[in-house]
Amino acid sequence: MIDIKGVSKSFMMHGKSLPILRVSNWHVEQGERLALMGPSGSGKSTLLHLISGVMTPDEGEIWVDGLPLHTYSESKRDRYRADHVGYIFQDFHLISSLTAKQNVELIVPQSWSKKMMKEQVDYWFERVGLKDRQHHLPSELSRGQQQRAAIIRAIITKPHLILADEPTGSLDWETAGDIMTLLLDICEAEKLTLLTVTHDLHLAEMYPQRVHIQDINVLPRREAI
Ligand SMILES: Nc1ncnc2c1ncn2[C@@H]1O[C@H](COP(=O)(O)OP(=O)(O)OP(=O)(O)O)[C@@H](O)[C@H]1O
Repeated sequence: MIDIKGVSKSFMMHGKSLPILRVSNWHVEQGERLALMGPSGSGKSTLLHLISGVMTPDEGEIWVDGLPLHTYSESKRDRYRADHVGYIFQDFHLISSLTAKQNVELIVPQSWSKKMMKEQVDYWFERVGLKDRQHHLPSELSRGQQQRAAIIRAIITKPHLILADEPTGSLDWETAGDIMTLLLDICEAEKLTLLTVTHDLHLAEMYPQRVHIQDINVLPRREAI
């Protein structure tokens, strides 16, 4: 599902190129559910950005679902992201002026019929326990409820790959556990590949697989600049 070969990524800082990430060879199987751990500034989010096509590597190859992402133009990467990747953020990224349901409907392809849209939206709001909150604005939802809506938005189109960057980082521990369980259960049931960045060792232990960024990034640790 994910194949990374000879990838490196640097950022320009004060006119100097600073190496952040170097991955010789890393492979993730379709359907794996994997927690990515590591200290602050060690390149976890950068790795997710490369896999989602938000960033491009300086060199090397990134293959996702058999697609050579490293060869793609920006517009082709945008298309790839819309079709293949669901992204879940720490701070939800819901549009504040739209209801939970409208936030979800916004990303549904125009090719979906009204009937299919309604069936899917109803199914998923029920599935995540948010049926009664569809018409609420994000500000009228708890943080856990906002993340449930964001999870629907990430998975309703059934992308093969779900990338979650600290999805529970702004939640209390009990809600964090509930949200992680929900995410893991959905990805298992739908056979989606899940790659989650988390600092929380207890939450990481819920995952069938765990990887430390320093096991794949061969550069020495760098603190956040
Ligand atoms: N666009 C950018 N320009 C310059 N430096 C950047 C940029 N993005 C990230 N960095 C730097 O790259 C390093 C890795 O950042 P990254 O966000 O990938 O780390 P992380 O492991 O996700 O950290 P955290 O756990 O704190 O979120 C950091 O030192 C960061 O400051």
